[in-house]
Amino acid sequence: MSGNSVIKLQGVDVYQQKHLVLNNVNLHIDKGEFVFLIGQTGSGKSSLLKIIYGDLHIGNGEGQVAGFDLKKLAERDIPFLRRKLGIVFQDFQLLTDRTIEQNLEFVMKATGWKDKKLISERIRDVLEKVGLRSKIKKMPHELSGGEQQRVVIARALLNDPELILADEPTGNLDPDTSEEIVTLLKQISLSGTSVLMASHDFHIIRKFPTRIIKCEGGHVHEDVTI
Ligand SMILES: Nc1ncnc2c1ncn2[C@@H]1O[C@H](COP(=O)(O)OP(=O)(O)OP(=O)(O)O)[C@@H](O)[C@H]1O
Repeated sequence: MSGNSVIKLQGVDVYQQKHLVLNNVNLHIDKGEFVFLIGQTGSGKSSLLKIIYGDLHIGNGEGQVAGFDLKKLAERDIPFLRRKLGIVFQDFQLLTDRTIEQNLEFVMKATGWKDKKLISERIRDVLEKVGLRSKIKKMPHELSGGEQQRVVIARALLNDPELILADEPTGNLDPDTSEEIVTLLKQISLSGTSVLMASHDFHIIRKFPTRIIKCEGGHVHEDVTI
């Protein structure tokens, strides 16, 4: 993979079951890039993200993500690929029966962290990054929707990912909170982590001018304007 690419897909066909959703996909995303992914409902955005995080296998074509060759990706490699990725989806998926700290600790232990001191430091570090250090002992229900989404972003940052995949991360949020979340993702990209964010929210997309890719008619179009 060329030194600066985090995602490189060449001639990839994306199938859901036997249905060809996207045909001959070519996509490059560089280190530190912030990119929007748009397209109508059913156009294939989630399927494309699934290819990138190893939830769907590539048919034809070649693909590399964070140094992993998607063609050679075996079941046992997937957890290692996922550790290079931060995944931020619309439904916040925090565990409701434990504090923010315990939510983050749970993920760290599941991804192989053992040293208590390092775990504690890393949790404080990522919460600081998303501006929620003071909420560490709170339960998820004591946080607003925007704050919960920030915790999900903090959780995605725990393993210092090369790429954040965000599927409609502002879908449940009001316009001001949505802007705050995208501002945060933009800042994260400036520190070197690429961000690919699927969105239907044209207000947000116009507010943050950046590269836009679009799923349409079974194809992925790079560099579209809206
Ligand atoms: N598990 C599945 N099995 C079969 N077909 C599927 C499956 N998931 C999605 N599809 C089909 O693949 C196509 C693309 O769906 P996908 O979810 O990728 O679209 P999308 O652009 O993410 O839509 P949305 O904006 O509504 O989330 C649709 O025609 C959908 O019906």
